[in-house]
Amino acid sequence: MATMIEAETVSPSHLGQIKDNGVVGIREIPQATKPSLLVIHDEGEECIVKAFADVLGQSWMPTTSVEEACAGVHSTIYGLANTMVGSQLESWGRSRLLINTKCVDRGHRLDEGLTERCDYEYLYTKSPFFRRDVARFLSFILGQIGHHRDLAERARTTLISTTFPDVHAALPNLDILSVGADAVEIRVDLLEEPLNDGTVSAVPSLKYVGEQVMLLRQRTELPIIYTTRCTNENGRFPMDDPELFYQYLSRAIQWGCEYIDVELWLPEDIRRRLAEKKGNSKIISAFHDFSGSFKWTSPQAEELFERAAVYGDVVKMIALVNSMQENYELEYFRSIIQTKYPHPPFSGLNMGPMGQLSRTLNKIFTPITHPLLPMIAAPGQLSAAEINQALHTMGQVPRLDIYGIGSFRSTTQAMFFEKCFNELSLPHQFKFVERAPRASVENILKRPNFGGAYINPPLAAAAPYLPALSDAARAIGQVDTVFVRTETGRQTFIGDNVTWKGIRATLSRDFVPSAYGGRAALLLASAEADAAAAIFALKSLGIGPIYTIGFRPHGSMAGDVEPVRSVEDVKRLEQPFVIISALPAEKSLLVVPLLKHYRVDGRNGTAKTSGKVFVDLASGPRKGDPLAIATSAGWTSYGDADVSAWTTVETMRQLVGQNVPFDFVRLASGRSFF
Ligand SMILES: O=C1C[C@@](O)(C(=O)O)C[C@@H](O)[C@@H]1O
Repeated sequence: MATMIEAETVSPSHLGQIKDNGVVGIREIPQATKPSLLVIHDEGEECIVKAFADVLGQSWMPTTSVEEACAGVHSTIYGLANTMVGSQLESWGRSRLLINTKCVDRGHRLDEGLTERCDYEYLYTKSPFFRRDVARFLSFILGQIGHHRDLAERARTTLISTTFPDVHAALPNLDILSVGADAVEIRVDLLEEPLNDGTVSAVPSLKYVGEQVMLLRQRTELPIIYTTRCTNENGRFPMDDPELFYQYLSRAIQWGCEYIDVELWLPEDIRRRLAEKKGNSKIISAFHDFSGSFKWTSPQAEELFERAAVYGDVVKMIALVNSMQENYELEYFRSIIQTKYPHPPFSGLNMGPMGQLSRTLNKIFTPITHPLLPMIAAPGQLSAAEINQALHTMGQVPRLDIYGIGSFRSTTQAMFFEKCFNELSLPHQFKFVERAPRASVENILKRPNFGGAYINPPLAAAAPYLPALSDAARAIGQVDTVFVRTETGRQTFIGDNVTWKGIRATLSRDFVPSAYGGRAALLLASAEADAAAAIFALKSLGIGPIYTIGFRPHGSMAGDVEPVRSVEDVKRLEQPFVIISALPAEKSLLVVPLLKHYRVDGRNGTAKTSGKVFVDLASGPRKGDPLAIATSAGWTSYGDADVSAWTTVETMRQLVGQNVPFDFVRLASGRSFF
């Protein structure tokens, strides 16, 4: 079977994997095949089926019969109005993934029976419509993006526990709230659905919860943790009917929530049924003890872990404590558990002021709060800034100099890094260094507080002073980021390339990865070096032929591309699904004739094969605006500002291990950094 290559991020746990030649191994994942979907929609709402098909890069057809859809072409997306469903779903082969869709703009009515017979449910608004939310939902439920795998590789992860009674209140500040968070928790039990009599419901209805989850997901790229915390564990969900938990949690799976929090007190049968149904969602198996008498040293603690591990992809154990000693006991427990059970990851915390030390030492999904939240979700909770400060004081986060090494000074960029360091109370300093022609990078690496650098323009990957390279840096032949790992007291500099990740993230913002599978791409550049990261990004998406214009490929990727040499060649090309221009700004208008030739609605375009995505990597002043021209010719277009913002997100993760949301970067920068 064909495979897409997936370049791994190098993290501490990967150091052991660095091969003799200093290259980190690549993992291969199966090539995503075109999914087969049947989409149920409201009467007159075929547009959502079309949007799904477009995001998937597949064709679609309306139908009135489930049987017709099942007999139809596997990769055609079928749309069926909910008024036509009748009894058709009572016995059918389930040969397609069945998704119920609902527009909530003017209020909606629930058809519980229909939702339950579907695999997934997608709630949306048309004004505004969030195409990127469709892409995220589909990529996730189809298993084409893997937050959990990415998070499992990080040295530390956090979740922001939102405590709003109504998600609307969170939206204006969501970007700033989530700086430093790797996931966002929606406390469903704390939602307050207003009732007609002026009171709020004891348990918010599924209709209300669905809209709240939709709202949150529309505005954050972070994975969502969906929590129904019970009354015994500092929450508000009543415990008299465990089936209520099943109903709410299984619906969260259907809505495509990345994580569901399943409490360990729930009957085994419910936990098992949720595990069987979870699809790509992950289960956080959670246990809280508020008695104040829980003992980490007791045999019961390990038994609880073992029980939680049966269905948990993460085990979370939290106890209210009264003494410092209990933090030491927890750390002992943590080290035993981690040695004995490599899987699932363990998140262990102590609550209350005495437990705060454990909130700084825990490494998996540490819950954080933020001063802008209405209340803390649990006693003793700390913000990301407080945790970083404490870690610094304890010598766990030393003060480092993070460098921007380049041929021009960018004050915007320096300000952005400093802003993030301040927001997160990181002790680091950002330093910009002009790149001298000879050996300057090597000298910077030797400076005493060197903590990592991004380098623009990038270095040749062959630089002898970089003993280890990520597979991406080696394949692309360029290092744009150097990060430092310290293992058993020894420092290693690792040369990486993150630009390709910025390009890939841009390409997968409005389309699922499989939309690119087997399709043609056209890449323009004046030099091979300018195109290399884009080629790697396209290959990682399993793209078909990559046609190139403007340079002669010689390097390691020469075998992956097909140079176009003449106008005759252009005429013979397969219609490109994506065009990327890596031409310098002054030449960027050269792409315009191609954008027009392959325009979506022009004589070359048909609904099935038309070009879709245009990325212009040029930065700086230019004549004309290829992006505007592309957009008016029907292309989904992205500029350097988008790619740079995604690249900055990756750079921050790589250099300081912190997650900063894309929208925050875009907002803070306003323009390109790199
Ligand atoms: O389980 C947890 C941890 C928590 O209880 C805390 O102690 O920070 C906060 C809750 O929102 C979350 O679901």
